[in-house]
Parts: sequence; C-alpha cells; structure tokens
Amino acid sequence: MESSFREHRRDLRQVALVILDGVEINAKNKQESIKTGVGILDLIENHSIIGLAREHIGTWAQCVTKETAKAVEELSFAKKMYNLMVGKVSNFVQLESFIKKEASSGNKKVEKKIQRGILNYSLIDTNNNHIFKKMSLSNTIKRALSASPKVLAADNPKFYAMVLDFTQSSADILEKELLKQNELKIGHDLQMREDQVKAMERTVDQKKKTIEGIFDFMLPCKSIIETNFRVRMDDGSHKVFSGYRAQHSHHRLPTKGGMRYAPDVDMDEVKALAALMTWKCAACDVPFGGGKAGITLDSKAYSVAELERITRAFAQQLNKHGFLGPAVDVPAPDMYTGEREMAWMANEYQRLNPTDLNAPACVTGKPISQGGVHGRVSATGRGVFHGTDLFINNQKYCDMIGLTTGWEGKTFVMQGFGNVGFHSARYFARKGAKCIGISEYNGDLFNENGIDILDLEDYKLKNGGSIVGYPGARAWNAETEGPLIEAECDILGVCAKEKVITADNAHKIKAKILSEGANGPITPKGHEILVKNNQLVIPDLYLNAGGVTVSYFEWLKNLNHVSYGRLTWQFTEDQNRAILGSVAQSLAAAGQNIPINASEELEKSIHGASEKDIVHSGLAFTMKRAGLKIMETADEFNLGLDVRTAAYISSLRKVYEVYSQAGFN
Ligand SMILES: NC(=O)C1=CN([C@@H]2O[C@H](COP(=O)(O)OP(=O)(O)OC[C@H]3O[C@@H](n4cnc5c(N)ncnc54)[C@H](O)[C@@H]3O)[C@@H](O)[C@H]2O)C=CC1
Ligand SMILES: O=C(O)CCC(=O)C(=O)O
Repeated sequence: MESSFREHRRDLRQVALVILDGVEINAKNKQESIKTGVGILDLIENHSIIGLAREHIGTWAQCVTKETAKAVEELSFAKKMYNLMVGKVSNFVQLESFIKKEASSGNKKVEKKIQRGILNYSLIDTNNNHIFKKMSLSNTIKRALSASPKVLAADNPKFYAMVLDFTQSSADILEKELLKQNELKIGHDLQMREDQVKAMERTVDQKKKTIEGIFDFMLPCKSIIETNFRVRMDDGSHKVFSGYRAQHSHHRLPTKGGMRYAPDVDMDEVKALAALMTWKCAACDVPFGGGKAGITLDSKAYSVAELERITRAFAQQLNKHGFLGPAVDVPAPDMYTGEREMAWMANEYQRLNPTDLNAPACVTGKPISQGGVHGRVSATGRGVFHGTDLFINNQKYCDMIGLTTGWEGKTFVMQGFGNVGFHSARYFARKGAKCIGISEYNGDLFNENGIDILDLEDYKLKNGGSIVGYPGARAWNAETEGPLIEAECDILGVCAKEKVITADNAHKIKAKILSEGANGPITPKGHEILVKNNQLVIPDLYLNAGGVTVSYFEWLKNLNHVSYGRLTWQFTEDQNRAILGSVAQSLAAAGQNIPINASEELEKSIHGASEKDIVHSGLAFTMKRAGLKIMETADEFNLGLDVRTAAYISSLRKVYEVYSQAGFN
C-alpha cells in the first residue's frame, strides 16, 4: 500500500470526526456517533473485515441500545449504516482503486473526492431527520477541510487498524526485499540458454505470486468467535455477557494469548491483540499462532462467585466452538484476569474433557497447585526488564538518543502499577534506576528522591488495590503539573493499556527510552513523532513477550507431566559433592589434608537448577536472542531508531518462512 493511500485514509477519518463533532446531539450520543463514524470508515478501509461487517455493526448497535436514551432510533440508524456499508463493501475493489488514483492526483481534486466520499457515508440518514438534523453538512465539511490541525479530532485509531498499519508498513518493506531477491536470480547466470532463461522467468513469476499470496494471507485474522452467553447472578437474576476469542494465525498451533475482562472489550480489540500475539510469539521464537480473548465486563462490579460462573460459562462456549484446548487454543492472564481465572478455566475444561490427559495445558498462568510454573506471574515484567537492559547497555542505541549506558543514576516513571508495571518497576529499581513517578488510573504519585516499589505494593495490597494516599510520595497534580507521563525522566514504562501516547501528546514526552510493557500503548502517528525526536521506543511485540515465553514453558511442563528440575535435582547435588570429595581425596593422597567445602555461592546452587532457575534463565536467553536479532534486522534495513519496524520485519520474516517452507499451493 502506498504511503499516500495511508495518508489519505487518515484524512478521511479526520474529516469524519470533525463532521460528527459539529452535529448537535447530546454528549453521549455524540460519543457513540463519533465511534460509529470512525468504525464505518475503518470497516470500509479494512479488507479483512468484510465478512464480519454484520456482527460488528450488530455489536455496536447492541452497545448503543444499552447505553443511550435514543436506543431505538440509534439501532435503526446502525442498520442503515450497515446496509449502506455492505453496498459499499461489495464494491470495495472499485472504491479502493478510486481512492488510490485520486490520492496521487492534485490536492484540490482529492479534497472534492473526500467530500463526496464523506457525503456518501454521512447523508444516509438525512431523510428521516435523525442525527444530521440541524447541520449544514457541506458547511461542516468545508470547516473540516480548512480546520487547523488543532481543531481536528484526536489521534484515536481503531486498535486493529492501528496494528494493521504497523504490520502493513513493515510487510511492504520485507515483501519488496523478497521480490527483489527473487528477481535477482535470473540475472545470475549469464551462460544460461534462452529456454533456460524462460523457464527461470516462469519460476520467478510463480515465486512472485507465492510471495504476494503469503503476504496477503499473513496479515488478517483467521478465525474469530463472538459468543453471548447467559449467567445467573447472586440475586437470582440472569445476565447476558459478550465474550470474544480471536485466532490471528494458524501457521503454528495452538494459538496463544491472554484473556482480559474490561468494560470496553470488543471484537476489534481482541483482533488487534491476537495479531500482536502472532508477531510477539514469532519475535521470541515461541512456536504458537496468536490469539486473544476478552469479555465485556467491569470485573469490579461482580462478586467472586459471579466471576467464577462467568469464567466457567465462557470456557464452556470456547470449548464447544473449538476455541479452547491444549492443541488448538490456549488462553492466559491479561488485564483484570490472573491465576484465579486461569484455574477456573482449566478446571472447567477438565470437567468437560475428562479423558484428555493434557487437559491442564489448555490454559497457562495457572496457580502452581493447578500445574502452573514458577515465575509466570512476574515473567512479563522480567521480560520488560531484560529487553530494556539489552538496549540501555548498547552503546550504539544510547549514542543515538544521547544517553549514557547502564541503569545507575537513571530515573523512570511507570504508567500502570498492575502485574506488568509492578514487576517491571521492581527489576528496574533493583538494577539501580530510581522510580520517581507512578501513574495509575485513579491518581499519580511523585517523589524525586525515589519511590520504594515493594513498599508501595504492600500499601496497595492493604489499601484495596489502590496506590492513592501512599505516604512515601506526594500526589502529583495532573491539572497543574501536566500528565505524569510527560514529566522529565530517562525511561518511561508504558505498562497500563493501549493508545496512551498519540499524535496529541507524543511531542510532549521527555523520556529518552519508552518501554512498551502494555500492548499497543503508542499509535502509529505517536510512534512516528517519537522516532523523529530521537527517542527509543522498545516495542510491545518484543518487550512484553516474557509472559508468553514463560507460558510456553508452562505448556511444555504440562505436556511433559513433570516439573522442571525434578529428575536432575538430587543427581546434580550428589555429583557436585562427589567432585568436592574427590578433590579433597586427591589432596589427602598427596599429603595435603585440606577440607574442600563448597563456597557460600556454590552451596546455594549445589543442587541442580530448580524450576525457577530454569524458567528465569530460559527467559533471559530468549529475550537476549530475540533483541539481538531485532537489532541485526534494524541494521540490515537501515532503520535507525525505528526498532518497531525492525521487530515486525523480523517476525514477519519468520512467519513467512513457515508458510513458504510448509508449501503454499
Ligand atoms: N499480564 C501479562 O502477562 C501481560 C500483559 N500485557 C499487557 O500489559 C498491559 C497491562 O496488563 P496487566 O499488568 O496484566 O494488567 P493489570 O490489570 O494487572 O494492570 C493494569 C494496571 O494499569 C492501570 N491502569 C489502567 N488504566 C490506566 C491509565 N489510564 N493510567 C494509568 N494506569 C492505568 C490499572 O489500574 C492496573 O493497575 C495490558 O496492555 C496487557 O495486555 C502484555 C503482555 C503480557
Ligand atoms: O501468556 C500468554 O499466553 C499470553 C500473554 C499475553 O496475553 C500477551 O503477551 O499479551
């Protein structure tokens, strides 16, 4: 896809946002409508979503009917949008070539065509005087087109479109390179006869088609399920929940990825996260395809018993539809889920599949008593540390961003103090960096002399899960001091949620290194600004892969039916003690009666490696190897500080190879 086309799509989205902004409707409806406008444009521009248009709009309508007073009208509006869209989408090829052609023509013409496009999408409801009632559309469009960037809408891409954007631009680079290498083959042997050249040309042509076919196939999500299931509440009433699981890629099985509970979870979000999982697993050579699940709910609003019933009901649905099982699809913890939810899922799966010997491997992130592995809880944060450690100790990258190497004396701010944020902060601090700020959803803390991470975690646990009021730091006033993530520091850990750094605030971020512990915390436009400003973004698809890496170890443990180290532990200790004894004996034979004792350090590890040792060293090795590969790719493609593109290329190349060598006919 040419970059002009991508730019053009952004223009379309911005204009749509401003149009909807000009509509006189109440604030909540306006919010919903803006979402719809953007959603519709995304649907049209997104090839892979065509078959899912109906479900997507249905979900949107459902959400609106639940949340706004104008429920019925909104629903009929959504249906009309859907009908219009299906009409357009069946014509997508023409629409795309039309936009592409116009994007490369003169500016004025492009604007007119944008206007016409927007009119097509926006006027559909003028007949029944609904949303666009009091608006002069053409004036609004004029205003939109002449608006200064400040007036234009916020940078808020749909999550899946955002991941596709990152993937597509990296895929373009790699695909071009592979096609170039393919072409080169013909020119190689000048001694070839004409018929040989022709045969070679045919081979090259076929290979070109295969390369293009693989790239077209690699990007979109392969299977997605939406399930609306019923659960009994504690008061005897029944409630319907929407759950999703996306399997992005089946190039390796099972598919793997977390499960989150959040009020704004939808299909777009799980698709985006599943796609990220594919590239993440590939980055770290974890042999899984990408998957992700979510249930649209606010977990704080339900009792533990209700959450258990919801989780079990969801597991039943996934099991029924082939989206759960050790060989097919293996969930894990993500936002607002943890060991507890994983235990319920594993238990439910085992109940439904009593003869499956490998049943515990149907989810990872379980408690140890249920077949979990030591070190999974802290694994993602540990991986964030290892990845950041690799870059912060690399002279070349530190020179590029004007920072000295090493942790000592560095300051950091952490956004998100949940599983990933807490453990990342713990390891950063352990290495000598000073945590000066912690940002949470309900309040921020600041202490220029440093915040004690373990003490804060203690406080949080005793304080109902909130960091607010912690006595070891002062409350940061975002209203007067600005958002904490924009504060002066060396490293910013973005470990809370997606889309927190966008074109609207990227230029205000002062940290030299941004560690993406969360999935998708920076939008494509935000990323572009940071790279231009010589800031180093260590990207999610590499940096937070520690979780899935250790999940892989847990899955292997479950398939092996034995914990790491159990078979070698005693043997190694006996052998080590025998070596010490043998040295003492030899000395004695030579007349030297010197007792040979293990040093304190050797005594600590005289037995074989424990499960924890194996998991920790396996994770450290994985993060280092993957990071070095990404650095090598950045050099190969001359990408400078754009480590994200390097990581995507590195992953795309690995997935491409799997398809290519498996046979793609
Ligand atoms: N748990 C895991 O193993 C992995 C998690 N991730 C990603 O890391 C991110 C965080 O996940 P977890 O730590 O597991 O979730 P979590 O639920 O344990 O922690 C998230 C924390 O972020 C806070 N938060 C939410 N919105 C915020 C905001 N606007 N500003 C500041 N803080 C905010 C929450 O209050 C919570 O404390 C997510 O994007 C997740 O997908 C990525 C890889 C693995
Ligand atoms: O441990 C896993 O399988 C997945 C972790 C996850 O959801 C993620 O990396 O985003």
